[in-house]
Amino acid sequence: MDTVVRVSGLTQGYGKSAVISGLDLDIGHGVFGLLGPNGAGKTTLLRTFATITPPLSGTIEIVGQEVTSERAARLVRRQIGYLPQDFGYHPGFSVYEFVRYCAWLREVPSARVHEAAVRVIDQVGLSDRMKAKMKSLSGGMVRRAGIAAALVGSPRLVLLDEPTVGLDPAQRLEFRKLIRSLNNTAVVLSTHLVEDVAAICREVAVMSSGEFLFQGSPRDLSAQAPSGDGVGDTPLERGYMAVLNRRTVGER
Ligand SMILES: Nc1ncnc2c1ncn2[C@@H]1O[C@H](COP(=O)(O)OP(=O)(O)OP(=O)(O)O)[C@@H](O)[C@H]1O
Repeated sequence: MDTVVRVSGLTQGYGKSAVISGLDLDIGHGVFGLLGPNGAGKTTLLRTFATITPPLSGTIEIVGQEVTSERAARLVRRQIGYLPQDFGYHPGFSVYEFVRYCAWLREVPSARVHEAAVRVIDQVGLSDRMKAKMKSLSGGMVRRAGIAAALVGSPRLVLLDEPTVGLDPAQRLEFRKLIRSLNNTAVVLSTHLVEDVAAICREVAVMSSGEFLFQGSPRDLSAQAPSGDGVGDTPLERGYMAVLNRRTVGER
């Protein structure tokens, strides 16, 4: 496997309280899904991968570079596209200016910026709104502009925190197609939507209270619900709920 993210003994949290303790994980090309209830630690982990919050302890390597300092973090950030759950933008920017600005932040070479911005705006279906102000867009369109900003310049690692929230069904299908089309890229996707995982993830982890309760293929997760019974409407939902419930029962 071509490892894009490697964490060893990662402990992360806020102040002195740890949310994630001693996590070891390798992520390669393809889509890695993070499923888990509210407060499981998905955003905390994505922010750590994005090199925004240095680990409390342990090591993190992105595209072969260990992130040991702010200088090292700045270098690897060129290879990272990050779409936070709530992302900020200047409301007066057009879609094009917003995506271009994000490309500039990521130090995409200036000769490539225009072409790269136009391409990703087209890929998220916003070509006809390229000159529209961000403040004039619907919620789903803002989210699509955010996805474009995360993908501009073809980063090796793409981190998407609940990217399909607010997208209509047709746009969700388009999103999946776009993510599937990325080559030589590791995508880490945090979501509550089990269908997105079933459709696009090569591997999935179920997180709860900062711990990985399961890691494997979507098919293996479906197999966690014995003989198709249990809570949930699809095999994957039943597998996911079985993993979470096992934990809850174990805690009693
Ligand atoms: N800035 C912060 N300061 C202190 N605690 C925080 C902070 N951000 C998150 N936490 C705590 O860390 C834990 C993990 O939160 P996190 O946002 O990573 O979960 P999540 O899985 O992304 O949840 P959601 O699905 O609701 O987005 C929670 O207990 C949360 O209360």
